[in-house]
Amino acid sequence: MNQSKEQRILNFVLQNAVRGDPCSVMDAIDKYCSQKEWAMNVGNEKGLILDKTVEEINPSVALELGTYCGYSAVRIARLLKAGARLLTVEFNPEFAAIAKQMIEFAGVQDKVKLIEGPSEEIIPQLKKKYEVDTLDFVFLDHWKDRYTPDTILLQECSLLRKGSVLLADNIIVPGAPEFVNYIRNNPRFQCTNYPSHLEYMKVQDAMEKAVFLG
Ligand SMILES: CCNc1ncnc2c1ncn2[C@@H]1O[C@H](/C=C/CNC(=O)c2cc(-c3ccc(F)cc3)cc(O)c2O)[C@@H](O)[C@H]1O
Ligand SMILES: [Mg+2]
Repeated sequence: MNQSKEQRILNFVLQNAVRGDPCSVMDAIDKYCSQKEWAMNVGNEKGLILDKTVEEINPSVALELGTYCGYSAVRIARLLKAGARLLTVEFNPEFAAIAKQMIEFAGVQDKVKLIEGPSEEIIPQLKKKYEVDTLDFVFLDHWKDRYTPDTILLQECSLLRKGSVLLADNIIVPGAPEFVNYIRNNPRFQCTNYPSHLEYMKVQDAMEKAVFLG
């Protein structure tokens, strides 16, 4: 049974990165995915926008939708202060298993709770089962047509507070047109667009930041 691309990415990290060094894990993934096999990690250019947003907020509780191989979970977790945590949601069991190993190899497992399941099921459980009060930061990078329903669900579950920040990947490619329409026309959000490029490609992409106004 030949390996999946995600397994090959993990193997490359295990052989080329330094255990306990998140930056070496990110660098190894970026190297593999730019030189060998493209993969949908947020990458280093958009990753810098993610870094700046996380550093600006300095979140105590962060949520990521769509863990995939764990690249952005490692990227976010490495910046979290002592006692802060990232909850990351992934419904594909194979990807979740890869991400778990990636997060542990990077040494950020104490800051990350990887939750296996669909976001629409997990979000309503965050308060009671995962002891979340409200979310300081949410990174949306899962199926693009789920950005809007999950943003609505976060509000319905009272998980956002005045100042909660959403950051959405792939505003141009693959695109999330209904999300852009929803969020930019919603008076309860203050939006900012960050032009960038698709990971590992010379193709235009962008991220959208949306601050919940309460
Ligand atoms: C059902 C919705 N709920 C979900 N709950 C939990 N996990 C979910 C969910 N959806 C999707 N996922 C997971 O998130 C990940 C999906 C991400 C979708 N991302 C993309 O399609 C994507 C695609 C591209 C892209 C860009 C250009 C191309 F030519 C081809 C692809 C670039 C990106 O940066 C992307 O993020 C997977 O790991 C999937 O299993
Ligand atoms: Mg993406």
